[in-house]
Amino acid sequence: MLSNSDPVPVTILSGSLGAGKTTTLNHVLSSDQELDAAVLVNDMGEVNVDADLVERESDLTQNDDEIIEMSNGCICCRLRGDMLDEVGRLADKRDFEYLLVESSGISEPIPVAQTFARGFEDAEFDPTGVYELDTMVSVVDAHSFWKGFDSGQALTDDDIDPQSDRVPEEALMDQIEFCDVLLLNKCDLVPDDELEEIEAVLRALQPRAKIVRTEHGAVDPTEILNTGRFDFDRASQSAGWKRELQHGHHHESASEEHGVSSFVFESDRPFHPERISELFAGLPEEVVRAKGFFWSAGREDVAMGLDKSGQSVRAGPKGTWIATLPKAQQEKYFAARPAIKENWDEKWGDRGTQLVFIGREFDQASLVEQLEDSVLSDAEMGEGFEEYPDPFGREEQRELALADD
Ligand SMILES: Nc1nc2c(ncn2[C@@H]2O[C@H](COP(=O)(O)OP(=O)(O)OP(=O)(O)O)[C@@H](O)[C@H]2O)c(=O)[nH]1
Repeated sequence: MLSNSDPVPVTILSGSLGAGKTTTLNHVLSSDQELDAAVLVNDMGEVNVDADLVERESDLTQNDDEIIEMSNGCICCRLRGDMLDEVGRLADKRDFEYLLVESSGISEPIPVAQTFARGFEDAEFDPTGVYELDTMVSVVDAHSFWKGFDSGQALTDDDIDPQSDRVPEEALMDQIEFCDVLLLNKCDLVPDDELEEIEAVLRALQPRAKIVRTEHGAVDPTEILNTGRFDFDRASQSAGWKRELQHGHHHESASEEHGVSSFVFESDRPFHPERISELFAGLPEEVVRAKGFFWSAGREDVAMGLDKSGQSVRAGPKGTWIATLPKAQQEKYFAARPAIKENWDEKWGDRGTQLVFIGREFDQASLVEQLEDSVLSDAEMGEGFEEYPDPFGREEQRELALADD
């Protein structure tokens, strides 16, 4: 038990798009151990799908835990000051023992760490003494590990031009080199001998970090909370830390960073189940990540989730429509997130679609058109769509397409 005057230990979760950060966060928050954690979830898009996922899956709202959403930018660049001001407000209440920060899949860990360790000039709140950077965690996707280094980019610090735009491979390197705990996730998808190879590479890149193999983010919370592993002096000596201090961080917009762009597709009508499952299964390779909720006509009982990360595309039952909950519970959600009530449909409640697509040089207009074509037409809305066949199944998300590498 931490006393009230001790600084709050901060754990920062990084990891490439779709590596399993949200899954890990959800696992930790729903663990049996009594954890008084506040959470800050950063999503690069204009809506915070990750915060939604955390809430819907771990019942955070109902437990009155603190959750801060930061969207439409990276906490490693544009939102640095805002992030500090938010955690400053949180600190005034001081009714939690740990702060867990999930950075967006394109955030770079070093500027986030510096913000907590040294403060930030544009912020009113000074974190020193109140918060203490405790553990930098990187979630690494074992299944897409080799693909992460695909572009043949330079992999050593010396070869990186600090003035140039940084590419995802470099962000991945920072995530690996600059961390205290490496969670090698998605181990269920990779044979043991390959895991050994990946671990050998990780150990060579980052001998100091503790490597923990995980499946579906199932990590013992004590491995990542209040570990005392972050070493400020050592971190300050690292090449990445110095480079960041010397050259600053000048990203204009998170969604344009690293040649990555994204858009959100929203609709308050359901998709035609067959049209949309076909579209999802055939999403182009340039779409490196897709996630969120959708409404599949005929499945008014459950929110469907879409998850594309790397070559894997999964879709199926994922969460709860607030419209299906008892009234009293609904009110709690409305109180926590007024936007839900504002967008409430008289007949369908919160049922609808909110999907984020993130890609590198992909044809957004064409994908939007295909998504629109997959939504029920006026005529179809008038029919009894409850009778549509359901390609997504009853149980849980399943693989629509998992290509061999
Ligand atoms: N097979 C398998 N799938 C996993 C595992 N961990 C996570 N996933 C799936 O991978 C997808 C991405 O997981 P998330 O936790 O959303 O990844 P993330 O790192 O938060 O993604 P971003 O916030 O978009 O960067 C989801 O479909 C998860 O269910 C795992 O260990 N094994």
